Amino acid sequence: MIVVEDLHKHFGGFHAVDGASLSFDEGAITGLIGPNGAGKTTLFNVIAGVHKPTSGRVTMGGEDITGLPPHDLFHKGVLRTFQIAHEFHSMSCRENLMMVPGGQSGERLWNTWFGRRRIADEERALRAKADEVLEFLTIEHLAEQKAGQISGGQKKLLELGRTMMVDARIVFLDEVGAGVNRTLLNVIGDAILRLNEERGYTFVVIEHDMDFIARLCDPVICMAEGRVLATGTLDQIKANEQVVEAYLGTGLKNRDAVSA
Ligand SMILES: Nc1ncnc2c1ncn2[C@@H]1O[C@H](COP(=O)(O)OP(=O)(O)OP(=O)(O)O)[C@@H](O)[C@H]1O
Repeated sequence: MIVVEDLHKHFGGFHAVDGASLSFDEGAITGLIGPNGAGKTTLFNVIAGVHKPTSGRVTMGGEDITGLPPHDLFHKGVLRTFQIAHEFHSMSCRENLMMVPGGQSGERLWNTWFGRRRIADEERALRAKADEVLEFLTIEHLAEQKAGQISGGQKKLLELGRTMMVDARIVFLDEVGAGVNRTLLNVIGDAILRLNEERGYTFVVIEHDMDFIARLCDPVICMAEGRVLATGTLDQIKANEQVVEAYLGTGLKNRDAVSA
């Protein structure tokens, strides 16, 4: 569904993404792994419109989406999770979710004069949707809590919840497991699997936790030095000598991750 062709992203003379070609299949949960500095986040950011590519092409269902800004991609159902911005910390979890869908009637002056009833109806529908999302993610008890007061793992769930407020087609998740305890990581994993199976979401997941990748992802793509090194099942990737070498080159921490 998303095809990336010979993508480059240079920061000055540094080639963070250096000729990456890969594709993400519709309906799959694809894992993107690779040693620190491999260019995974930069690749995400180029696809998601945060950075303009130096060169290369990104298409979705045959349509050229190279360099489109995040809000255009958002309307096409391409979403990347972001940390809850600081200014939203004092809002409740429910309000954070209700903020997501743009273009409500209440945003237009004409409607604030003439469409009060419609605004009230939309608010009610949004609130119901937000509550449904909180329940799906098993954090309905946090509806009234300020987003700044919930735990790091609960914030990750809320970030995932924001993608459920709109009709997402493909969701990019960058290290949702970082700093999250095992129990909550399982809840996040369950939510991703259910969204994939029940609602047809396609996911691309950057993650260093190999248990998490093993549970969710097929296929797995391994990047190193800005390029794709190997694609396959996690077992195939782990057995790939080039992959092992790439991890070895970056030290023990990563070697343990890939051979675990
Ligand atoms: N805005 C930037 N300006 C300059 N260099 C950058 C910028 N963003 C990323 N880089 C560099 O590009 C390289 C790739 O970084 P990136 O964050 O994409 O790697 P990664 O594979 O996601 O790594 P990690 O697993 O550690 O998060 C790194 O060497 C990084 O320092």
